[in-house]
Amino acid sequence: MNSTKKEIPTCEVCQQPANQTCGGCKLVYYCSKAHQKLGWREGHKFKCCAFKIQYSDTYGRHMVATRDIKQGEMILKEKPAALGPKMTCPPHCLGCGKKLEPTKVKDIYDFYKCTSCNWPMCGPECEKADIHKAECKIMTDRKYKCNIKYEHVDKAEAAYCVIAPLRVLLMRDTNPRQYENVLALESHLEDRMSTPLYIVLKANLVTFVLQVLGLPFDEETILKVASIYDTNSFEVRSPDGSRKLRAIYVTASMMNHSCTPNTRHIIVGDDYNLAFIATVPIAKGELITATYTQSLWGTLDRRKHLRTTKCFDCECERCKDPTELGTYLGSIYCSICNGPGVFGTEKPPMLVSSNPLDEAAPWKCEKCDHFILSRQMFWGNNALSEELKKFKKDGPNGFEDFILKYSQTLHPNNHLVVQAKLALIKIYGNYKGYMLSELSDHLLQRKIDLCHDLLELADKLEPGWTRFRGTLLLDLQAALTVQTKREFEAEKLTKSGAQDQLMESMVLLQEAANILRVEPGMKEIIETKIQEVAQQLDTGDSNDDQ
Ligand SMILES: C[S@@+](CC[C@H](N)C(=O)[O-])C[C@H]1O[C@@H](n2cnc3c(N)ncnc32)[C@H](O)[C@@H]1O
Repeated sequence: MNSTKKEIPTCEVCQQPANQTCGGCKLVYYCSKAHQKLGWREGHKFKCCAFKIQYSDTYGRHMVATRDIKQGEMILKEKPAALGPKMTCPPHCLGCGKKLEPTKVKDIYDFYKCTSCNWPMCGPECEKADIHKAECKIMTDRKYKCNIKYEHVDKAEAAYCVIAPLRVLLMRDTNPRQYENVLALESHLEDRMSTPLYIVLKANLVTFVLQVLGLPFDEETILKVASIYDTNSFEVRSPDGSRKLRAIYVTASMMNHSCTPNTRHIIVGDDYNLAFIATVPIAKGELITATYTQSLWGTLDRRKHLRTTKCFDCECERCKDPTELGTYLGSIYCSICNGPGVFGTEKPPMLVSSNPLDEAAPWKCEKCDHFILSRQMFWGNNALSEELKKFKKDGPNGFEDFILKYSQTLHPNNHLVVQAKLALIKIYGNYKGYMLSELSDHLLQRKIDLCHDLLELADKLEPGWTRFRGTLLLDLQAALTVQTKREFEAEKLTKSGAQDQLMESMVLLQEAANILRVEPGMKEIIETKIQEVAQQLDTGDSNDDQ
């Protein structure tokens, strides 16, 4: 299987190989101008460009659907306008972006270095990469030599913070139009200027550009570019995961945030093209949104993250709702109402924020007068988060004990419990000693229950065709298939009963296929799984090791 295999695009009209894209949506290909015109008349004009950019005082520029968009539809596909390493990262090749391994020369381990500017690189080929040319020339002309030395492969190097902004600045000469497009993006420079990070950037990035490289920019422009990166960039990975970079996409940057977004993004192919997929049907006139944070974090954490990294206060429906759309993701049980002996009422009263849009607001019981201060909530969350981090990821015991230990304190949907449940779903069925075939019937049922719990939560917080739902469906389907086989062999199920259950498993798999087939490398994996289940349905046989 080759997950990075490039598909040759074909013309929308004649299906022959094609190399021209529609200038509007850039999503469909044509072999010629004539076929582009024909395709437009034959109906592409009704499908092209599903969005427009509007402005509002609340959101700034944002995307709005210009027509009804179907679930699963690709809304936008875009090339990066700028690409560079993260601010601080272990040595990565400035040519291909790969994380570097040292080589041993005369008993000393070090990275291969660019023969001109001395930055660590893969080898001579990458030295010549287009993306490295302009920065290498300017550093070489100024006789600057990078001095990163190998210490250990994971040592994060702060020196990388200059590269991504420098690449944008150099675009002023190499690609002025693109430079203007990037500079027109939101920066929030004023908000960031007094933060510790920007005080450091003033000292190293600005000094590097002005004094070391002697480039004709002012301090504000240099910091603005860094700030544009922080406000708009996406973390992107190559399909095999060996390259992790930051990229700016001019059009995708217009997409605003929601804590219950209606799109998800994927990286397509080797050139870090970014595509957005509608996770739910989007009606004409609706806002098209993405998430800038983690959907499974509670409101306190999400809003704090958005304020610090993106400089705004989210006021979406979910953020305003003390119950987080009825999930109680941030909540704990009221210790007074649920004191010893009374625990186990139908819907135990919870502590919810008295004003979710104010992080300092106390958390109050839904039923009695009991409340706790928000800082107590922060401390509690931090302490339990630290406790979770200590558990070994290769075994379930720590996570199971955590859920049990706090079952009288934390709501089953509390984000900390959800983290533990996610870890358990990964362990059961995938880790040595816990492969599906090795799980006891009890643990197999546990995995199935956990998948159902989180699917229910996903429906409320990240509805529709999300990657989260897709992977949960795959986990659930695999466990259900094994369970069916065991029940059939133990004669708890008749052959037709087993086939009914396998059919249900197939339905889950088909939905996972609809969601995940666009993800890098997933199409082949899912097709193999579908064939396996189809075969089992034919023969009434089942494989315990999937
Ligand atoms: C990637 S940009 C999105 C485009 C931006 N609105 C613009 O005009 O350039 C991110 C910035 O948009 C604004 N923004 C995005 N989502 C928002 C939301 N839900 N509420 C308020 N502001 C939002 C914030 O200023 C944020 O830092």
